[in-house]
Amino acid sequence: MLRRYILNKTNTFINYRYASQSMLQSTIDDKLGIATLVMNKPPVNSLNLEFLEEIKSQLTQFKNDKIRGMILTSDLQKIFCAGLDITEFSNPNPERLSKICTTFQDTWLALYLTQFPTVAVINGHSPAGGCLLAMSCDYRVMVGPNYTIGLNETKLGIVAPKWFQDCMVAVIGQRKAEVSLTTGKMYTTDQALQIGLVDESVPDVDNAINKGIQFLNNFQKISPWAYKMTKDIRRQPTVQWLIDNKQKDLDFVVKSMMSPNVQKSIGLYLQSLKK
Ligand SMILES: CCCCCC/C=C\CC(=O)SCCNC(=O)CCNC(=O)[C@H](O)C(C)(C)COP(=O)(O)OP(=O)(O)OC[C@H]1O[C@@H](n2cnc3c(N)ncnc32)[C@H](O)[C@@H]1OP(=O)(O)O
Repeated sequence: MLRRYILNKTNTFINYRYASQSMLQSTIDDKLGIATLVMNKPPVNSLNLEFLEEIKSQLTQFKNDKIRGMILTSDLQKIFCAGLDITEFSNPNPERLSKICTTFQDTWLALYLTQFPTVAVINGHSPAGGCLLAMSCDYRVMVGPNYTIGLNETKLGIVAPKWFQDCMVAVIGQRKAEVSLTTGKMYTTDQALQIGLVDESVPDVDNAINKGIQFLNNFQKISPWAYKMTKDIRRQPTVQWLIDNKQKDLDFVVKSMMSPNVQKSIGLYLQSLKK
């Protein structure tokens, strides 16, 4: 449905792939220079290794396409992205787990540092890694009122890495982030708007896409160089920490995921999802 809407809305498309063959659909409106990246991995757009690799590679492709802006959204009913694939954390193969973590680090770096402005059109629930993807964009428009967003890792008995946490601090500030992270709180659209986790709340996805395009149009009169330098200065401390501590970050995640206590929590959480 969303794909049809975007096709009607925009003019010429390149690099278009069909949903049946791909977990990601990317379209570029040549006239506006705006790309739309639509996640389509039923049932909940959970981020496993292969999906993360596709997202990372598409972001690199957009860099080469020299687009002017990007909208990230979902083609699924009610779900933006359910975060990392939790089944990958249950009795994981350490090698594959390391690959997932490294790929997620790299995908995040690519998204957080894009040389073009980005908007998350959050048209469904967005827990954990889904919230991180949204927070990494330059602007967030969320469809309301019935969806939720937040970093709920503590509810799974796991720890959001420092770069997840710092990304949230950059969006909502130290105090609100601390309460939000420690309690693993999921916010409704209205609550998210109130604490600044999202920038706008709209009743439907058509409005959300329009708001996203409006935001991106602000950059028509801004030098791309000035935009990118300013964004880099703002985001550099969070990014630099990860670049300097990639292995340490990875070791912590893998070690903690493999511990019996965390495995027990993840098992219980997965069971609760099935119920
Ligand atoms: C360097 C790397 C750092 C790693 C460290 C950070 C660690 C973790 C970050 C994360 O992202 S952990 C993921 C946390 N995600 C969640 O807690 C989301 C849990 N899911 C939900 O709350 C709900 O499913 C939903 C997204 C709100 C959707 O609800 P709905 O009622 O529409 O659908 P369900 O029936 O609950 O789910 C359908 C189907 O999908 C399975 N599923 C849901 N979420 C995930 C997931 N994240 N990974 C894998 N599978 C998921 C769910 O179990 C159902 O499966 P079936 O019962 O149909 O088999």
